[in-house]
Amino acid sequence: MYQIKTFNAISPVGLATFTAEYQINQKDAQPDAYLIRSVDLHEHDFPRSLKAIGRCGAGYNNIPLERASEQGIAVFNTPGGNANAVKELVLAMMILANRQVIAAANWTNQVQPGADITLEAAKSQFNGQELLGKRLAVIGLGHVGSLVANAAVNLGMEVIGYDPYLSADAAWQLSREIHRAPSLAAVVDQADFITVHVPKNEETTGMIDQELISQFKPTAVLLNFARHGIVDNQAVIDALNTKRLRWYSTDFSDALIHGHPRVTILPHLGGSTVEAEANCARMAAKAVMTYLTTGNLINSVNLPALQTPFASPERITLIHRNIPNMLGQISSLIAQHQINIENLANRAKADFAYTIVDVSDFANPDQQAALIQELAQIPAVSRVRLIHQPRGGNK
Ligand SMILES: NC(=O)c1ccc[n+]([C@@H]2O[C@H](COP(=O)([O-])OP(=O)(O)OC[C@H]3O[C@@H](n4cnc5c(N)ncnc54)[C@H](O)[C@@H]3O)[C@@H](O)[C@H]2O)c1
Ligand SMILES: O=C(O)CC[C@@H](O)C(=O)O
Repeated sequence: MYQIKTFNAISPVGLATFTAEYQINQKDAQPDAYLIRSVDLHEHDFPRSLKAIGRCGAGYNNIPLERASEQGIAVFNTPGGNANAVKELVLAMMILANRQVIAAANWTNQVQPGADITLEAAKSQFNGQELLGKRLAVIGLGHVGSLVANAAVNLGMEVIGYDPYLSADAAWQLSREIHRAPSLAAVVDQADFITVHVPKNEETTGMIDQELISQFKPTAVLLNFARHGIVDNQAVIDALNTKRLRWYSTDFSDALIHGHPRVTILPHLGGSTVEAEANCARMAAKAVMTYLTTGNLINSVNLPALQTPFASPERITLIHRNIPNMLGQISSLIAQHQINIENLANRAKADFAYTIVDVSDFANPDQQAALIQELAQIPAVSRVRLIHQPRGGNK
């Protein structure tokens, strides 16, 4: 029985994905895996039993990836699982900003009951603009950015995108009508709306700063449904207060922007739909179950993608540093035990690597335990697992 520990409210549809071999609870001190949403794990001590973390969502800046790899924990996310939910909210926020919807509804609520609210003199203060023909800059054209960009093209907007790391798969998803900008300065130039959809990391923290905002049209609307800290909120407030920015819509609050009359703040709602939460929980549960039962890695963010069919009754998997002679050390220890390697697969991702060895001729459980212990003692190996071929065979 595998133990799965949850921290946040996880969609019941996703939890139902776990089969009878998995027990889900919030307290187990010896969990095999965590299933989480946005809980911050940077100050959290991982128990030695923990082998996997499934992040039900796209962003994983709440997880200390380097430390997880060092402790032999595979981390998974759910690429695209909530992208449509974010796209719909971003489109809604562009319309809300352009049509003064929130201000108008608030005004209607506070007039005398029965007053004629349709009088031109009163309602003209809420005159809006249309999206049709306006220019939208999309920074980051991955799962969310590409959906926002394509939907905006379909709404008749002129769309320009910036993504220096655009994957071939992501490029295939983009409408041909989307122009590609060579730089951040070029993408924001003359844009009526600027929306960011990049991961939060060292490079993107503060990427929308005072200098970039000074190049916006003063009538521009800025949207941040990616992460807090990608936009410099002090620069936003300065620009709003000096009429160099018209509106800021975001999913992330702080004391600087809280309560500003030209800022709309939502409580991190981008991925909060029934459908997105179910998609993400289902994807994370599947990735975790696959890893625990077969050792195959799908959608890992700290380890390489690696999937091989079971070639023998037993499989040894190792998470280790990406340094010379690891495979030599692993295979020579296996050979010393007179165990045959049926298949060996290895792949690296940055500083860490993952190795799958399918073996036959294991004499007995004592020999298995001895070999696993010796492999675990190789310096630079952070986790060794022995996995028996799942019932149902060669997966
Ligand atoms: N508000 C929410 O609830 C919510 C929901 C989903 C995602 N997000 C956030 O949005 C981010 C994007 O989500 P996604 O699913 O599209 O991720 P993704 O990984 O599919 O796409 C990110 C894109 O950003 C690009 N990129 C990276 N660095 C860049 C840079 N310096 N300049 C320009 N482009 C850059 C990448 O090449 C990639 O195409 C996530 O990392 C997460 O932080 C928030
Ligand atoms: O878990 C959530 O509700 C938000 C997830 C979202 O921020 C993401 O990065 O996918």
